[in-house]
Amino acid sequence: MASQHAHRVATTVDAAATRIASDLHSDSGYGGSIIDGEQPAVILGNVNNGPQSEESRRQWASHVHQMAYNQNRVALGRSINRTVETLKGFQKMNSKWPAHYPAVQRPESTPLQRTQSTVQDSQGDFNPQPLRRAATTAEDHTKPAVSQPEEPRLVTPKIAEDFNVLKLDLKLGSLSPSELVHSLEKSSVASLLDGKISQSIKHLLSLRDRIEDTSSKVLITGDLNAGKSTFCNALLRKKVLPEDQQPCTSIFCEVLDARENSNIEEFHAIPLDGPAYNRNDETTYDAYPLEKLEEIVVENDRYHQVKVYVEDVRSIDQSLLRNGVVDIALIDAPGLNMDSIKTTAVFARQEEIDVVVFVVSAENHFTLSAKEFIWNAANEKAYIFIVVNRFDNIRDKARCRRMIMEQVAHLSPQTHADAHELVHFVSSNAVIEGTDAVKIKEFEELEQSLRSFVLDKRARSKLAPAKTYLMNLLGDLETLADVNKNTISAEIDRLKEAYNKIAPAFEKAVKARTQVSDEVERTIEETVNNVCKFTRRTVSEVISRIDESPSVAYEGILSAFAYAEATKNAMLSTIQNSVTKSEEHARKKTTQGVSSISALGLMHLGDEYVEKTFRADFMFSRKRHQLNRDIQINIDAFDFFDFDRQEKIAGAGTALTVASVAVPQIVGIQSWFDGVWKATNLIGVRNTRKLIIPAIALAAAAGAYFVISDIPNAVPRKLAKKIRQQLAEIDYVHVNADRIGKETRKVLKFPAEDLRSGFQRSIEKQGQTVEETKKTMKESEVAIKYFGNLLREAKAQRGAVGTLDLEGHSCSE
Ligand SMILES: Nc1nc2c(ncn2[C@@H]2O[C@H](COP(=O)(O)OP(=O)(O)OP(=O)(O)O)[C@@H](O)[C@H]2O)c(=O)[nH]1
Repeated sequence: MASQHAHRVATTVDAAATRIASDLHSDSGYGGSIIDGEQPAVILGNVNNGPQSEESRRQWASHVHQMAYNQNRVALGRSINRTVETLKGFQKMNSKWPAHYPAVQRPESTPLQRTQSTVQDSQGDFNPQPLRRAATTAEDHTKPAVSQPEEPRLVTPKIAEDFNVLKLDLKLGSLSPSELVHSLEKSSVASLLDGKISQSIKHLLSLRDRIEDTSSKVLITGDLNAGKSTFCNALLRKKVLPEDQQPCTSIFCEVLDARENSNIEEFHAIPLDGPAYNRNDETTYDAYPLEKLEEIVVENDRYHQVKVYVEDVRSIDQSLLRNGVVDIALIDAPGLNMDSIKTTAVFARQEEIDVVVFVVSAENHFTLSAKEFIWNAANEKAYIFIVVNRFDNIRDKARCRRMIMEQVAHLSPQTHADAHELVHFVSSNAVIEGTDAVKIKEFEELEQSLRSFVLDKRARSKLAPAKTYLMNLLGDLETLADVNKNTISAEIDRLKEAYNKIAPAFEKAVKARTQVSDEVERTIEETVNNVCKFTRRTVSEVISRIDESPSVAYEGILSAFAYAEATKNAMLSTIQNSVTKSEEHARKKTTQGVSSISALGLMHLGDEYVEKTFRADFMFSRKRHQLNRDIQINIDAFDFFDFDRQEKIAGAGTALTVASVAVPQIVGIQSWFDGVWKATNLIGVRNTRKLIIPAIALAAAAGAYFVISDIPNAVPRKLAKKIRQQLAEIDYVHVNADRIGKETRKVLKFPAEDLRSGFQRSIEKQGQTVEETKKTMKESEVAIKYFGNLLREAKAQRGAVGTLDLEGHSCSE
């Protein structure tokens, strides 16, 4: 694979040359950060010369490879930055407008019912139900169906299954995720989605950190005394690590650029069982000068690892340690034996180890330990880089190559397939001396291959996960945006349709309220007027005719007083009855009034009007009207004689007049004779005796008879007069008319108030619905615009990331 890659790189060299050359003008070093707008560039030496020899061609290819890696890294970093921004925007939107989440549609599903439900009342007016934004899921089975158009199948099971990164992890009881999405409130789904987006942002940032991190670790392991330390030193072009003919490396030695240690060359020895190494915390290590390295590395029982900081003597385009595209830390491991093999295997498995370089001695070939290690490592890291060292000591080099390649084929077929790049025969000890040009060339080829290999591994271990994740995430965003766009579009149509119904209905209701209120007022006024009028007329008429048809039988002079008493009571009772009749009339009229108000309520408010039970018999029940209590009619002697009328009718003479004047109080016939006698005394006895006595006697007798016989007529008349007078004094007719009218008005006010508040509620509700619909429409317009943009953005980003060829060039830059 690496050789294919190298070949591809080589063939694209010429095409890339022009681009590289232009990049060179803009930067002086490899790599750089991936902040938007920054261009990656490489230093390639004498570009104008072009790739002449095989060596310069390889070098050229290596540079192109690095540049391609860097461009992909930058492009991915930009995409990550943009996607993070997009996700943050989506999160913000989701908090204001809970997004629809695609769920698996069930076959028996009813179409989505989301917004408006209207109920037509008896008048054909619409009583809109409160408008609400629908469930977050793109389908909703729980809501009642209203005559809505068939909902387009926005989300198919396929889409829901395709959901990848933003798939909500819903596990609750026996409910399937899709069922659970249905059972959740839209806000709950929105907050789940919000959490998912946050997780994605976090993951993207960690991916960005990973691809931005230029440090790479190469573990150099192999058999005892194979020349690992010498190989390391050769890579550094500097004798840093101790070399010896006998096994000398007892602990892991990590070689890093001194710039990472404030440019100080020294080594940090990490104690056994000590805390984790932290360069900035001196308590986690012991610092020594480089001269002491051999002493510590060869034999020690205090430390398990050393970090060696060295100054790189090579230029930036040659250096392995501080290249910029990948800064490689070399880790020289102790030689493999039965004791160290496990430790080294564990070390090699660490995530930060990008590449394992296995050094084998050309003289000894692969030992058992080596085979075991390579076998395992090849399985885990897929490829390992094999350095066959001490090749200078081999006489029959071709045979040695053949034998070793056979072993490699057996141990790691993948490595063998790419042997041209991954298996190198070198003599490390000759590199620092720098005398043998052939050996140096061989080693430089190894170095370029190693760098390419590290880049390949990094593209696979760092860039590829970022690309895959971005592709999945952007794909999910595309789906979500598309689903939401379609859902909102359908929703806007429904909202418009609903608004066109409820807005006129609302206007109508507002007008109807005024009309109905006037009508109710008129009903009340008419009823009250009618009741008052009726009362006045009825009671007045009864009072004025109270003496016309006496109902009490007169049983003679001896029971005249009882007759008067009974007549009085009968009269009062008749009047009382006229009032009761008026009340009864008022009840009837009030019942009619209540009914017509209720009818108005039912007509305009329908079910919303709550009709209360009206009990007419409760009217006038509290203060029962008692006329006897209101007026005091005392019967006296005058009540029996109606002199005015008797005079007129009988033309009674002086004696009678005198008698009536002179006798202030005549009680019964006995007293009347006394009066006559007294009158006689006044006129004079002599004259009386002569002239008047017979006349008086006659007149008195006639008058007495007349008066006595007139008692049955006089009593009703006198009592009626008295009663009328008293009733007039207390304004009886008006008071009663007023009382009955007031009670009628009071009772009618209840249904009127119910109707008024019913109207108020209904109008408020309708007004609220209209406002909410308008608001939701506005929000929907904003949302549809947002999701349209999101869809475009996600598509564009996905397209850009999709064109990134991590095996070769970045096409997007
Ligand atoms: N002829 C020859 N000798 C070499 C070569 N590389 C290393 N040596 C010698 O081999 C011996 C062992 O080298 P080291 O680098 O210490 O070997 P090592 O694998 O690090 O040893 P341990 O870590 O102790 O297992 C030294 O004497 C080196 O000089 C080489 O390419 N050719």
